[in-house]
Amino acid sequence: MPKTDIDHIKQVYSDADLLFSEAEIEASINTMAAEITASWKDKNPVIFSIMNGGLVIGGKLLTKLDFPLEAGYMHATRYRNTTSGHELEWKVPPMIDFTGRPVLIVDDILDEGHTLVEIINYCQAKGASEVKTAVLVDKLHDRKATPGLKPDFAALEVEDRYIFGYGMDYHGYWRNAPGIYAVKGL
Ligand SMILES: O=P(O)(O)OC[C@H]1O[C@H](OP(=O)(O)OP(=O)(O)O)[C@H](O)[C@@H]1O
Ligand SMILES: Nc1nc2[nH]cnc2c(=O)[nH]1
Repeated sequence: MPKTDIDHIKQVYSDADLLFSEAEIEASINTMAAEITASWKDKNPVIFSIMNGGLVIGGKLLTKLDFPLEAGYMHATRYRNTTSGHELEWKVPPMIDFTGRPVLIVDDILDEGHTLVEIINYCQAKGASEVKTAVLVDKLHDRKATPGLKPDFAALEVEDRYIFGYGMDYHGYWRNAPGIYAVKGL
């Protein structure tokens, strides 16, 4: 698809199926934030959002975590604004030293999980004392990077379709969509 085909981009949004409304998503983020707070409030963690998809959930989650933490980001991509994954490409490594500290990785989606597995391995190799994951959505299917792979915290579970909104893109667009939508036919 040419990047400038804005009519196609608009059509995908108007044809898409709404899976979760803004109100449903916000309630689920509140619940996940309470779960994270209950087990992480005394850990002095570093919390990294994974760009670009983790931009929205990272921001939404952070202000609900009312305890001492440091927040930063790293940028890695596997899909590169397409709808199928490739090998992970690192764009920006983490800038906060987390040696000996607990790390919470925040991302929009655990789909096959290759992205999060690689980031977990990276953080462990760089000396994090523990690494856990929190995602907005866990996609349900049996193609996980390792059988039974699950995030430590997930706000929502989603069916096996290509989704966008709340940070997740369709060809780079609609990360700003105020709901979680499934692309018609995908
Ligand atoms: O579980 P996986 O199958 O590895 O897929 C999940 C990853 O895919 C998306 O990132 P993407 O590579 O599309 O980059 P983006 O964050 O810039 O959208 C998403 O943000 C996750 O990081
Ligand atoms: N936007 C988006 N990114 C993904 N990365 C892995 N799976 C998905 C998905 O369903 N939607």
